Amino acid sequence: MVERRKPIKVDEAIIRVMEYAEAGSVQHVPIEESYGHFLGEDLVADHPVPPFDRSPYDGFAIRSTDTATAASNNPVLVEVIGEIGAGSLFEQPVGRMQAVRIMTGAQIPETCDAVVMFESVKEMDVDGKKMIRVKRRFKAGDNVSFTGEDTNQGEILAYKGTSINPGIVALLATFGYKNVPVSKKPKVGIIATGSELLEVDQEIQPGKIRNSNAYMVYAQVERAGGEPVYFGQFSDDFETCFEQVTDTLEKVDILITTGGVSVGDYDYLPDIYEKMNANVLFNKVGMRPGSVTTVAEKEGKLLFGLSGNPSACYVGFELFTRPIIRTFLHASRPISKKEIAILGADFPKPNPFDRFVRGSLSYTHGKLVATPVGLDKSSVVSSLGEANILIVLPSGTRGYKQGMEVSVILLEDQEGATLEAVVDKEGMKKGSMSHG
Ligand SMILES: Nc1nc2c(c(=O)[nH]1)N[C@H]1C(S)=C(S)[C@@H](COP(=O)(O)OP(=O)(O)OC[C@H]3O[C@@H](n4cnc5c(N)ncnc54)[C@H](O)[C@@H]3O)O[C@H]1N2
Ligand code: MOO
Ligand SMILES: [Mg+2]
Repeated sequence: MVERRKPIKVDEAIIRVMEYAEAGSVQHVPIEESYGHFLGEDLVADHPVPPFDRSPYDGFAIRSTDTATAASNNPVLVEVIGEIGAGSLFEQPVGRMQAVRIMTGAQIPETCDAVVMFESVKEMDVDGKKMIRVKRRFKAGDNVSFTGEDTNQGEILAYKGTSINPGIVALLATFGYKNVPVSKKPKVGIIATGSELLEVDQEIQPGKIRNSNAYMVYAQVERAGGEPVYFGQFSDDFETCFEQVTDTLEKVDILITTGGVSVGDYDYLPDIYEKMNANVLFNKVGMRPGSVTTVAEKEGKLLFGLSGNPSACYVGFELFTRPIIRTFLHASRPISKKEIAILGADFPKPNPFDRFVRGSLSYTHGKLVATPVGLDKSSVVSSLGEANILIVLPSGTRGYKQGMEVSVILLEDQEGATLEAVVDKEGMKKGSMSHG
């Protein structure tokens, strides 16, 4: 008799997995290698930026009071007593009716309080002295870039767990991080199972297909911020797969297998979890694709039994594995962000299960439009290249019409969401749960 599995709701499955989510340790990498990592500590400004009042223009640093009577019909003459470029200081006192030639980025001399641009003055030589003619009044602070106007000392500029982008690299450099504290990337082991699988460089043979899932998942792990480690593909043989899974689990933080989780004669993952004495969190989720996604836990480590069907494997990873990787990386918003979009095409299939339709998000007249891509079958691989969202179509309808509002999961987003924002814990307790 075939085993009958009881499906649980997707949100319930996410909650069960997230109960085992743990943040990893922190390590240091040279700043040049920090892009693509995640901050291991809050990035706090330990000094104001800019650290001194500076000139935003090439011009003359003046004392604004000297221009109190200046007007186009009453220009004032100010003597230029020296000059400084960025990086130099002008340390002599600047007295009444005196100015200093100053370049962009140079510190404003102590008694000056405004800058007049080259273009706004006439330079002249009067009795061998360099003078400028100023034809309008300046107020204290005019054309001054003030200490701390960019950021004040003590401000948190990016939180722990933030993905390091080029802008964050600029901040890290500003605050002197030659070595950057980053979240250690979880080692995510990948094993593909299936006697039908060819290596990627093998010719097509009768009854066989190339193993695409392992490489797809490898890239998904990288996109999520983890460190993928591929342990190879194995035929559907219980002993081989059992040994591989148990050996590999020792070497990684998280283990992903693809294939062999359903109820077929050669689907050995359920028996492997049993023999390992692993705690199976669920083995059936009320969703399409990916209903067979199975997650088990052994001594705190999670084993993701993703489906063999490529689209199901893809969706299972994004819903359940990605948040675990993000939590390991210290993200405070580890779940993929959801947005509301307009459905770009009819989706006429009735929905007994919640569907996660691969789609592409575009902007049309200021609105987000979510259009399904390719064939909506769990076994297809061809739709995945174009997908940058999963369109969430809750169960219990006779289909969806173009123009309806739907919620979409953003696959390329870095902002993320908290578990609380995405799943309805209260609603689930009452037994009525919704998506979106
Ligand atoms: N009697 C039932 N049969 C099936 C059920 C069910 O509930 N009752 N569930 C179906 C669903 S839904 C799915 S999804 C699949 C899941 O199958 P498995 O996870 O056990 O995966 P396999 O049997 O190993 O393979 C399924 C399919 O995927 C292809 N595959 C496997 N590995 C790869 C890979 N690395 N790269 C590309 N393609 C791969 C494989 O050739 C099969 O075509 O079970 C249904 N059956
Ligand atoms: O898990 Mo299967 O993908 O629902 O089709
Ligand atoms: Mg199977």
